[in-house]
Amino acid sequence: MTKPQIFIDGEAGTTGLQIRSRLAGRPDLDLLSIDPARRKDPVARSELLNAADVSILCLHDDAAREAARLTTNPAARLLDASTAHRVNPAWVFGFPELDADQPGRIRSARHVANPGCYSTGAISLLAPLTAAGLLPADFPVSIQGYSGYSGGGRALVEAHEQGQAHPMRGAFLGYALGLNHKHIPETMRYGGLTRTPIFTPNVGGWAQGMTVTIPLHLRELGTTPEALHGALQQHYAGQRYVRVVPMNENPETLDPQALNDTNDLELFVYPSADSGRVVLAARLDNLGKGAGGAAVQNLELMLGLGGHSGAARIERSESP
Ligand SMILES: NC(=O)C1=CN([C@@H]2O[C@H](COP(=O)(O)OP(=O)(O)OC[C@H]3O[C@@H](n4cnc5c(N)ncnc54)[C@H](OP(=O)(O)O)[C@@H]3O)[C@@H](O)[C@H]2O)C=CC1
Ligand SMILES: CC(=O)N[C@@H](CCC(=O)OP(=O)(O)O)C(=O)O
Repeated sequence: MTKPQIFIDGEAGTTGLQIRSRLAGRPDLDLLSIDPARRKDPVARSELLNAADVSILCLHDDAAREAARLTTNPAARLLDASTAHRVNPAWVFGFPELDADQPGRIRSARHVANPGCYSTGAISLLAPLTAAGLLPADFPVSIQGYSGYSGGGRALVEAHEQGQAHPMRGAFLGYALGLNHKHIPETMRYGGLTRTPIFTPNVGGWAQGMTVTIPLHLRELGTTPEALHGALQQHYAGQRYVRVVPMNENPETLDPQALNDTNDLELFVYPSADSGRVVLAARLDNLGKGAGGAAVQNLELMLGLGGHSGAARIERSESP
């Protein structure tokens, strides 16, 4: 039986390397590789993009758009990790847990656009609450993100690990303070918001792992922490990669690195003692459920491969 052929365009980058690690040793897939000397050559890329069953685009937006233009074979499918196609109606949004029909849409799509790392956290919290009518679409929402430096890609990784200069290098930096971060469009579209949220991302001196928080005043909403938690629990019941943590198990401190190398996403509701306020929180690996793990999860859906337990994880070589 012929195996599906997979090409990772951008395989030398942060996300590309992650996906290679997650797919390494899979007997059911055939990984096509580009000649490293020609990895940015449109002719060499085009040959592989049109030969592969699925190409995973681990590229910056312009190169991802170019890859889509280069892929002219109607049988060749694309799974894009970049921001380029996330709100493009011709592409299916790659968050399988969005609703009950989303896995089927991804399975039959020719073009799938993965969510971003921060937006995976924000959408996973917002979408069930707006869909349940607990959070009005025009409610003034603010979102904070806290990411490890691998979120900034190869240049920021090298800046941290090899001491090179970079404007985003530092122990802890707020950024995107023009309040116009690239994840806002997909967060609104798939989180069910009509009012632009205030999104303030922050990046710190740890390599990978992130949290996303959304504080809410509940009196204005006329709801309770229990109702919000219940809606999240109901939405994600039975999901393999998303866990709504019971409120009595909330950790006292939220370590962004706790889910590194997994494809897991944990959601929390932290209530105030008087139940008048909550902080909703999401925790994930930006390179896992935020990028590479999500890509493997979607690839398996696109190819109808269900039986690879834990395939979206990276096996740690050292003992825990
Ligand atoms: N890092 C993260 O946490 C996440 C990243 N993403 C998205 O994934 C995509 C890749 O990000 P990331 O892996 O971090 O970025 P990197 O910069 O680490 O990797 C991008 C890779 O693409 C290569 N490249 C550049 N231009 C071309 C071209 N024309 N043809 C082929 N290859 C090219 C780069 O080579 P060179 O370095 O030599 O220029 C590099 O190896 C981005 O769109 C990003 O937004 C999504 C979710 C999370
Ligand atoms: C720390 C850092 O720079 N993070 C990136 C987001 C990570 C990423 O590349 O996100 P996508 O999922 O949208 O591709 C940023 O804020 O632009």
